[in-house]
Amino acid sequence: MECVKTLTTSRNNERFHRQEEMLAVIFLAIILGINAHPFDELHQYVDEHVEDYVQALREWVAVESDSSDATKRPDLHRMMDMTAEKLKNMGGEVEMVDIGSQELPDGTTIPLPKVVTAQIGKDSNKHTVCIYGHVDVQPAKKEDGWATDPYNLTDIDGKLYGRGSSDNKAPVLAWMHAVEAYQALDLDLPVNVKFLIEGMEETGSNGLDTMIVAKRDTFFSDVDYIIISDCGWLSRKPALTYGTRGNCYFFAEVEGPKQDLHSGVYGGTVIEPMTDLIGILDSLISPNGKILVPGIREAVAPFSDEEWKMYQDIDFNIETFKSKIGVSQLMYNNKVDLLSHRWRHPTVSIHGIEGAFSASGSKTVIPAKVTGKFSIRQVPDMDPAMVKKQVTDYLNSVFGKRKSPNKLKVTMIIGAKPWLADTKHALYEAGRAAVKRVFQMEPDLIREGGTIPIAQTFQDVTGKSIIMLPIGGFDDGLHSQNEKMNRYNYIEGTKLFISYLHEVAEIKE
Ligand SMILES: C[C@H](N)C(=O)N[C@@H](Cc1c[nH]cn1)C(=O)O
Ligand SMILES: [Zn+2]
Ligand SMILES: [Zn+2]
Repeated sequence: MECVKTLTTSRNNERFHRQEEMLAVIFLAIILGINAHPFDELHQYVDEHVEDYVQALREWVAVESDSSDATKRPDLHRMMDMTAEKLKNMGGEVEMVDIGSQELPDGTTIPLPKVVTAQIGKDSNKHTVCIYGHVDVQPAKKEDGWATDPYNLTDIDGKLYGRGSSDNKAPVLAWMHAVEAYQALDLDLPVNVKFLIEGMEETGSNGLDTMIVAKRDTFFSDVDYIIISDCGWLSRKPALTYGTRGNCYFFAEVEGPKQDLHSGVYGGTVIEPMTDLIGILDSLISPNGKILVPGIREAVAPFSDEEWKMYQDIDFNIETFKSKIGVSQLMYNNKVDLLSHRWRHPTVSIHGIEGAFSASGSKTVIPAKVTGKFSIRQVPDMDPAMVKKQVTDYLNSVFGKRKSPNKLKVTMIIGAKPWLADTKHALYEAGRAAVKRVFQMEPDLIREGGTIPIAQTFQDVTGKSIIMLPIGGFDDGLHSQNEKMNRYNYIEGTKLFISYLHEVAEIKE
């Protein structure tokens, strides 16, 4: 009897639990039904507008918005106007912020391109993100070795070739298109979106830090997170980026005779500025990549075991990397050394010599004044002010030992800090979720060897957390000949941004 009673009770319990489970499932389904995010509609909208997006990129790439060339400044101003116009058409509250002027090496001044800020949505119950990007580009000429006109976007096998296509015009447009997709489908934007688009990034973000300080308590007061998409993946796998190197860019000017001289008539009698310059440039770095400026290597943050493990776990093919850039040998042969020297160790690069004879032919000249241009990509815990002093003192001492009558002037024209984020922040969890939804895989967690001059200032001045969410391909050729953006990255990247806005809205903070 007792046994039958126990059996009945246990069956009742079982039924009760099953009913409870079913109710939970129905409840969940209702919740999901109400809150389900319409990704499919949004993604379909993106797929239906691919040609419009490519056309928008074509119009932007056609503008030669080279921030390093003062003669192109009218184009750069036009580019900023076009950016503002696009944001206005999206219903944004747009401001074109005057950030003053720039002094050129000859002492003249020209206006800096205005910074475009915009606000879309002002719901105090939502998070607010600020999308930062730039629409200026590096110089490009067809005769540099481009296969196509750099300012005429050319589609070859799904690769959209053009200067600034990947760095950074397509990613900026992709963010705008992501917001537009929500608007076009009459869907509530999951977060308020602000844009801050500048036109001097490629030359060190001149004037932007002052503007950020000035706008800390206005434009930035309600910003929760800053998102930057100005870099690429490491491989074919999507990535989240948590650090950039800084950059200290130097001019070393050596001045000798009052004018250029005939090398036959004067060679052997004068101490040539070019010989002095090559001598001091050669003293910066050894052939195997060791920086010779005292104090630089000592300032680098130690490489932890945890970091070593992270780098070791990254999927990275050295042979693909070599063939992409067309070299037979690299500075290091193993993945960890290679990645760490790309991302978290400093390096010296010599970029060019102004005043040198560089045309074709064989002019027999002794240039009277030459300016060597080099930069040091720096990393935590290096400090640009300290690097400036270390480099200037060192070059003056090396030059002094030459006992040359020529004059050396060393100036640091850019001092951009490195940036490092906390990958444990919810922004990175949101990034993982968005990548998984769009690409069905886990992203790589990577650093970037290049520099976002303003990134650390954003973090220091506003106190906000930053994520870099790249959509560029690993082989886009930024700053190089034949820069391109894959259609795939541009379009799937737009979907990634749509998803990311949703994921950020879910952050509980
Ligand atoms: C990474 C970004 N797309 C980029 O190319 N940044 C430039 C910024 C810079 C640094 N010094 C001068 N400009 C770069 O890393 O070269
Ligand atoms: Zn860039
Ligand atoms: Zn760039």
